[in-house]
Amino acid sequence: MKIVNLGESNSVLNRFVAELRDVNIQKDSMRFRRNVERIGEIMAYEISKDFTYSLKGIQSPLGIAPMNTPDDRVVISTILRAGLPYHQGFLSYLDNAENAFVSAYRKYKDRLNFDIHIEYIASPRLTDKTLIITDPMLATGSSMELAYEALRTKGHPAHIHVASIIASKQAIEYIQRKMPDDITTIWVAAVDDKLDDHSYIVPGLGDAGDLAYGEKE
Ligand SMILES: O=P(O)(O)OC[C@H]1O[C@H](OP(=O)(O)OP(=O)(O)O)[C@H](O)[C@@H]1O
Ligand SMILES: O=c1cc[nH]c(=O)[nH]1
Ligand SMILES: [Mg+2]
Repeated sequence: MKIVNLGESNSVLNRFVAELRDVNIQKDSMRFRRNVERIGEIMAYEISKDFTYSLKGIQSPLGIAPMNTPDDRVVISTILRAGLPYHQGFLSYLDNAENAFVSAYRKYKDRLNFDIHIEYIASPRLTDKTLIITDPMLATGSSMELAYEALRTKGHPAHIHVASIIASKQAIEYIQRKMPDDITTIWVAAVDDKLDDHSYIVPGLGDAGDLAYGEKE
């Protein structure tokens, strides 16, 4: 499985990720959402380099311009809630993509243990399409795996891009075991070493959904 860590090379992307993590900046929820969105825009651009292109003749007012443009039929899929601004960033660049939404939340059995519940899915047919599953955080990897299982009921994509901002090492290993090796690529902006007792990424950034949209009851 191909894994691309865009944070390994220096770019302004790293400043956006640093601002998401920074306790003195992340509480500005509008800036937090916009930084997630901007990272989505950058990742959409990077992932688009892996699409299939063909030469077309584009009629301009003065002649025909030969242009290589992408042929992939893209579906951008997002896991609620924290995925929403990320999704919007992808959609800014992949503006004619179809869209899918899956809900996933942690239902706690006690203070430390939880199951992930998927209760909502809205998706077009996925067969032979390029599926991008976006979620800013990959902690245990379970939400991504279960979202993928739910999306699989909508057909078999030709290629799957798992796009995340911060992933734990554990989650990357988990996704490598659980998702089809030959057609999946994982894209991240940072990989962190650890999870805490509550399965939050350390150092991570905290709770992405709460930082973007406020705390839940
Ligand atoms: O890899 P995992 O261990 O499954 O954790 C990652 C999930 O946690 C976050 O969502 P959360 O459940 O906090 O929901 P929210 O976006 O509504 O806050 C995040 O957006 C992922 O979906
Ligand atoms: O570190 C984590 C883990 C789950 N959800 C988050 O938003 N952050
Ligand atoms: Mg959350």
